[in-house]
Amino acid sequence: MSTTTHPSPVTAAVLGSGAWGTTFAAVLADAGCEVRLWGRNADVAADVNATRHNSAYLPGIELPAGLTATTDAAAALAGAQLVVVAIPSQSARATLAPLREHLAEGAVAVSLMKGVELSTDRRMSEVVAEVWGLPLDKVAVVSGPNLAREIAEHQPTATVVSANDPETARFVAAACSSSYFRPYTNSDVVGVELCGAVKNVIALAVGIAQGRGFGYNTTATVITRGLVEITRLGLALGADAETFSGLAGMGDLVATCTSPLSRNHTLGKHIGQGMSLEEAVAATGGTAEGVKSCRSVLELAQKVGVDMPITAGVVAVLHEGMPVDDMARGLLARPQKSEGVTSGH
Ligand SMILES: NC(=O)c1ccc[n+]([C@@H]2O[C@H](COP(=O)([O-])OP(=O)(O)OC[C@H]3O[C@@H](n4cnc5c(N)ncnc54)[C@H](O)[C@@H]3O)[C@@H](O)[C@H]2O)c1
Ligand SMILES: O=P(O)(O)OC[C@H](O)CO
Repeated sequence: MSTTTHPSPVTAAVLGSGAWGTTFAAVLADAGCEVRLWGRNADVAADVNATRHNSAYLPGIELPAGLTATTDAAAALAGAQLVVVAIPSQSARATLAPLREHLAEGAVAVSLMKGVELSTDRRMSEVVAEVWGLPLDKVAVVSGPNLAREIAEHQPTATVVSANDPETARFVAAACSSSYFRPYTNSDVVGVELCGAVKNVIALAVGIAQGRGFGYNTTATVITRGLVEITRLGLALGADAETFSGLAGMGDLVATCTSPLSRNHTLGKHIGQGMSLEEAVAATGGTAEGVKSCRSVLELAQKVGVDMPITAGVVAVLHEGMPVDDMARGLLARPQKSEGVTSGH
């Protein structure tokens, strides 16, 4: 597929040279930006610069020109108009804080992270704004059915760019729009971020069910009731109902709950097949955000009085030693109720 060129090249820094950071850096470069990819791993940076590959995270993918890698955060951030963050959520605060002094005046920050911070229950755009002292108007999030490998292969994909300020959302969307990557804008940052974080927890639940040997009925049940949980939490926190049926909501939920490329889904499957959490994390290799975020999501839900039985089940199985069969039994034994989102618990 051919690529499009931005009329006046935007200078972008992408922080995190794993699967999604590298892929999004490639999207930005294909969209015409001048991109610097920062990571702490010198071997990855050397690989990207010398071979145009990130063999550790995206084997076999050729990266575009217009993308250079560095381990020097100051060099990556110098003059960057767009600063994209793609590191694991629970590492964000500690990693980003010392980089604040290198941020260019007026820079727009973008979180690609799909998690909720443990101990504060903050969404990642809140963490980024807080540690960098940015107004929320200057922080956007990108979330949708975005499995990195498929996008790195230029498979047609859409996403949501969300920001409080429509101008910020439009700026980010223009910077990452290419022939294979189509961003839609939206102003529901709360809803978009919650969708991204909680779908990982639901994907763990689906994986657990499939690993246990349950079929499509169970999968569809968990996805559908999972969406109800996500929606209830989002509405309680002020999100727009429409977001949950969109790309960041239903779209990402379906992609993550059904794809073998999803680390959360795969990790859940290992658990359902009988592995311990430690074994499953080791076997999955990458960042399965739901493993930690299930706890902060549940805590957030408890704060606002929203019942999230699937999320509670995932927390119990992963962190409290509940057997998988007890999770299934417990979910089905709850009192009868009507189906709707607004029908209570
Ligand atoms: N992979 C995907 O398909 C995908 C898609 C959408 C969103 N996301 C989200 O993007 C975020 C990053 O995921 P990923 O897939 O790139 O993960 P990854 O495991 O592929 O890469 C994480 C990167 O962060 C680095 N890292 C880890 N801890 C760090 C620290 N303390 N300081 C600096 N760097 C650190 C690692 O070295 C690695 O380069 C997650 O929140 C994930 O949910 C991932
Ligand atoms: O591999 P996962 O489970 O982190 O999912 C990746 C993306 O978030 C899918 O949109």
